[in-house]
Amino acid sequence: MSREPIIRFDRVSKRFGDFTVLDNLDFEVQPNEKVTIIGPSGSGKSTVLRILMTLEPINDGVVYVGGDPLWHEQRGDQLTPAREAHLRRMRERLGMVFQQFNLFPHMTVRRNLTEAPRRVLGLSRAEANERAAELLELVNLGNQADKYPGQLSGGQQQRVGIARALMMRPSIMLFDEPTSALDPELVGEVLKVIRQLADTHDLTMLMVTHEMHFARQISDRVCFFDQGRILEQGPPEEIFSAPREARTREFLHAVLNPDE
Ligand SMILES: Nc1ncnc2c1ncn2[C@@H]1O[C@H](COP(=O)(O)OP(=O)(O)OP(=O)(O)O)[C@@H](O)[C@H]1O
Repeated sequence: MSREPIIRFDRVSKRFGDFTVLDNLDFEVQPNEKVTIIGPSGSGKSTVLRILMTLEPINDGVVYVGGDPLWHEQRGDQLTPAREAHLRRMRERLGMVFQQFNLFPHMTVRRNLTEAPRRVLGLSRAEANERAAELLELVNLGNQADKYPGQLSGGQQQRVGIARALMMRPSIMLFDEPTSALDPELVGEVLKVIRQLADTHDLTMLMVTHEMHFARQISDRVCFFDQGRILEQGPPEEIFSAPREARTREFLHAVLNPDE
C-alpha cells in the first residue's frame, strides 16, 4: 500500500520519570482502516490513544495525523514544539470514547452533545441540535435527548459518549476500552453501535479492547502490544488463529480462558 497513513508514529518514545512506556514506537494506520490494539495491562495501549488525543505529550519522535505533525509545528524545515492553538486545531480531527463515559452530569444528553460544537465550531443552536438528533438516532437513543446522564444505564451513557465524539465530525475515532466499565449484559448494545458505525461510515478507527471476539470481527488489523512496542501485528484471523510469538499466544490463552 502506498497511500499516505492518516496516523503515523515515527520513533515515538514516552516516559513517565524513569519508566519508558513507549519505546521508539513506529506505528501506522491507513485511512478508513479499523485497527485494534491488544496486549497486557501496562503495555502502553491507552497511552497511544491519549497521545493522539493530545492528552499526553511525547518525549521523542514525531506523531503525524493526516500528514501533519501533531505535537510539532513545521517552521521552514524545522519541527518546533506545537503551541496550544495548533494542538486545538489538530484535536478536531479526532474523537475519543473513554472507558468512563465522562459525560457532564448536570447537562442533558442534548447539551452534552451540543456544548463543544457550539463553542468550538461555532454552530448555531439549531444546527447543533439537528446534528445531535441525527447522531442520537444513530446510537439508538433518539428519545433520550432530554434525560440527564444519571437517568441512563451505563450502556446508554456510553452510546451518548460515542454520539458526542461524532459531533465534531472527526475523521478518526479512538476507543479506549469502551465496554470495560459496563455490566456484561450492556456490552452487546455498545459493541453493536460501534460495529454499525464501522460498517456505515468512512471512519478510521483505533481501538483498545479486551473484547477479543469483537476485535476479531471488526478489525482489519490487530496489533499486539508488549512493553511499549508492537510485538506482532496482522489480520485478525492470523493473530487469533496462528500467532507467531510465544508472548502473544500466552496472552491470548490467558484472556480467552480466564478460569484456567
Ligand atoms: N500519568 C502517569 N504517570 C505515571 N505513570 C503512568 C501514567 N500514565 C500511565 N502510566 C504508566 O504507564 C504504563 C502504561 O499505561 P497505559 O495506560 O498506556 O497501559 P495499558 O496498556 O493501556 O494498560 P491497561 O490495559 O491496564 O489499561 C502503566 O504502567 C502505567 O502505570
